[in-house]
Amino acid sequence: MNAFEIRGGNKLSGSITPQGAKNEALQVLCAVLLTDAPVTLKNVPDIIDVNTLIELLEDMGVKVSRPVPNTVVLQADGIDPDYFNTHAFKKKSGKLRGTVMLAGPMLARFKKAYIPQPGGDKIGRRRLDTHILGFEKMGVAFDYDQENQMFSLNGTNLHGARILMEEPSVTGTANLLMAAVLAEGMTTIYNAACEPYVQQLCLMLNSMGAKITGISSNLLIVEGVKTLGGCTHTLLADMIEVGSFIGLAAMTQSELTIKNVNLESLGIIPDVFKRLGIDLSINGDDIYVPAQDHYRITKFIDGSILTVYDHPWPGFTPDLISIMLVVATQAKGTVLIHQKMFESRLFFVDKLIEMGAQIVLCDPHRAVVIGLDKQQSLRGINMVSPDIRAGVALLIAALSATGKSTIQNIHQIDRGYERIDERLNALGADIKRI
Ligand SMILES: CC(=O)N[C@H]1[C@@H](OP(=O)(O)OP(=O)(O)OC[C@H]2O[C@@H](n3ccc(=O)[nH]c3=O)[C@H](O)[C@@H]2O)O[C@H](CO)[C@@H](O)[C@@H]1O
Ligand SMILES: C=C(OP(=O)(O)O)C(=O)O
Repeated sequence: MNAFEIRGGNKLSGSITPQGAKNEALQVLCAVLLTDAPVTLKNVPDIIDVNTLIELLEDMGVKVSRPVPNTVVLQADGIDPDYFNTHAFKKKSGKLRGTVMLAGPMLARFKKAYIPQPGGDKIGRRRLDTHILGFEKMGVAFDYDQENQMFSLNGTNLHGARILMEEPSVTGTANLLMAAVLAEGMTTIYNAACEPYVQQLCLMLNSMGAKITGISSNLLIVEGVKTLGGCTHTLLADMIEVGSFIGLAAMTQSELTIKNVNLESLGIIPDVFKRLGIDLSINGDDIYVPAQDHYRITKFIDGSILTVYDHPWPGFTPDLISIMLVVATQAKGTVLIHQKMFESRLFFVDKLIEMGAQIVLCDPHRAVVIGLDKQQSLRGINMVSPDIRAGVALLIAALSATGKSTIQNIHQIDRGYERIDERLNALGADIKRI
């Protein structure tokens, strides 16, 4: 059952609540290694990447229980640090990106760590230099085994340090923070990523007894403490799901209410959808998207063609660029979509072109989309999901298209979206898992 069969053209309606955030879950799950006390995480999404990380934590000795759906209690009081140097660890950790963030807490608590080649989306080069160079500043010695693509890290001399990251890497910031909270002395992390999920990690660590200031800025100041205790932490709504649902409503001319979106943490996401002409309104913590027959892409104030591009927070997240691109295919007007961070994330547009979309792929980073203005529907085809967000973009395209589409390799979608077929079918979609 690794494919979706979709009959497109249905208008959807109703309310949908976003799952807890995938990328926050991966950070806060790694943070449980920082204490031997129980940590309760609420609103944890039931998705492949998160479940694989939880399994991996269990494999290394963390006690795990799930008292109610989407709540996980974890206690890292019996860790086997040598498990990290095993083939089993290497194999499982290679299944997702988030495992890279086990290194920071391992260094902090056990003074050694291993980072095998992490998995996750194959969307371009995803180097780890920001992580490793930051650890090095904190006194960590490292060795890179080219043949096995494995970093071995020795944190015997771990200490606080002044770190200026060469780019605001999200997982890099999380990793350095988690090493710093238990390192002796002060650590400053400048040019830190400051997106809501990093802020959430900081708040969680502080509730465990850490001393972090500068939260939500790009200068984090950490005063190391000796030990951390347990806590209860609730994850934010997944902002990428929120954006995916806005895009889905626009493409399928559906009226949808997206509930409990944590509006404050969405940054400019709603405004960027409005730039594409999508009418949405805010009602408390819900976003209401009316059924729209047409939406018109705005221009820049000087009349030039709109560009939608990604940028580290508080800029627009790269994880919604594929969704913006698909939504633009049925808008009125033209937009340049510029995926700056990742060089292999736009190739899925071939499939959209095959479905009838008007797109010129200028180079691996840029595509010009000339919207069809709903004059002509996309047509259903067979396709393969190359990565998590392109997969959902193709799913949205298929739901708007006439006829039947098949999407293979939906494992990619299930990595990050909880029961997406069931949840969308409840709104009127026709998606079968085959
Ligand atoms: C598990 C997890 O949380 N994954 C997210 C995390 O990945 P991850 O933490 O791996 O991504 P990074 O923030 O390290 O960087 C992503 C890519 O962008 C490049 N880069 C980054 C910053 C910058 O100013 N300029 C630049 O070009 C990097 O070289 C890298 O190729 O953050 C990415 C960027 O928001 C998201 O797409 C991923 O979904
Ligand atoms: C790129 C993503 O995930 P990962 O970093 O886990 O591959 C994503 O969530 O869009």
